[in-house]
Amino acid sequence: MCSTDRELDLAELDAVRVYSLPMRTRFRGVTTRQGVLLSGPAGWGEFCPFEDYSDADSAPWLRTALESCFESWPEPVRDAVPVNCTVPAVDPERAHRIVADSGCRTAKVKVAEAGQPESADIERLVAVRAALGGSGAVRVDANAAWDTDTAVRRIRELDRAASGLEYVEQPCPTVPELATVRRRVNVRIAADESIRRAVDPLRVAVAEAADVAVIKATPLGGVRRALRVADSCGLPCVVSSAVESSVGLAAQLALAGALPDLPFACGLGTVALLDGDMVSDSLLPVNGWLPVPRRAPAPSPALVAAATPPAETQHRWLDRLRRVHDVMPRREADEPG
Ligand SMILES: O=C(O)CCC(=O)c1ccccc1C(=O)O
Ligand SMILES: [Mg+2]
Repeated sequence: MCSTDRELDLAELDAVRVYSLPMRTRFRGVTTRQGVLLSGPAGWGEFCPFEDYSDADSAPWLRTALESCFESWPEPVRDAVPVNCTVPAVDPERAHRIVADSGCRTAKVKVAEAGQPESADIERLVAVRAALGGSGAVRVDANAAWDTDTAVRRIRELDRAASGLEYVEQPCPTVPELATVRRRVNVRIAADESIRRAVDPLRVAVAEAADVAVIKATPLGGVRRALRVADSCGLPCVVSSAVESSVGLAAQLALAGALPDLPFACGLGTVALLDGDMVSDSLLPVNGWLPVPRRAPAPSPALVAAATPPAETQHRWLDRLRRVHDVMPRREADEPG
């Protein structure tokens, strides 16, 4: 039986450090990334559910951190993974610079940002294609913003603007909507939110709603659990980050390293979205590749000290950690899905 399957006392942890890092650009409405770094006998882990996640939603995030602290990760089958650069809903000049500076051959572009005109997405995609050249791949992420008719129309327009899209991530909220859009366009559909928060990720493949599954170790409860989701969903998988520091990102890279097949670049170039990091040797892509680590890198005490938030924020996170631990199902058999 593995450690996270038995009653786990937070007192077994060697260190608990709350951090707060600014983001370079607002992303998913987030301007500051916060979380807790935990240290256990097997190494460091990171607990960093977004602010708006409930305690129950956050339980798998804690399980991921505890897997990193108390267990080893599965054997990798590769020692490096190709990654995309992530382009937030920024202006075309900024988008061009992010892609050109990244060294990545794949760009993922956020589209359908609330409050922006449709032309902003077109201009961003034209700039990204110009920065990438003809041989790179461009994918977009609509984060469930569209209804099916809007999705079909926008996907065709964006596919033209980008001179070809590799795939569109989560164009609509629901699985049946994804299936409808998928039948009507010639661009691959990737499911993200439909897998991340779904009780039954299998449903996506069964409904023929997607060509690609975006999987994230952090919200799925760890590397081993995410591997099982990947195996059971029966779709090609892309591993994508939850915008962790390099400590938490290591688990995502362990997942990408252990997947039997990895046909697309992964969304793991996201330390670049943070203004700072918790380790001195950041997991930033070099020429579009990231290494597969065997354990999470240890945080630098100086960087931890510099990123420590005011006492009130620390207490809020320590309370959250304790509450989430209290609602975390003790055994897998107790969990839904
Ligand atoms: O996939 C990437 O390139 C970066 C990760 C990313 O976009 C993301 C990060 C945190 C939360 C949601 C998402 C998302 O894919 O929607
Ligand atoms: Mg997404």
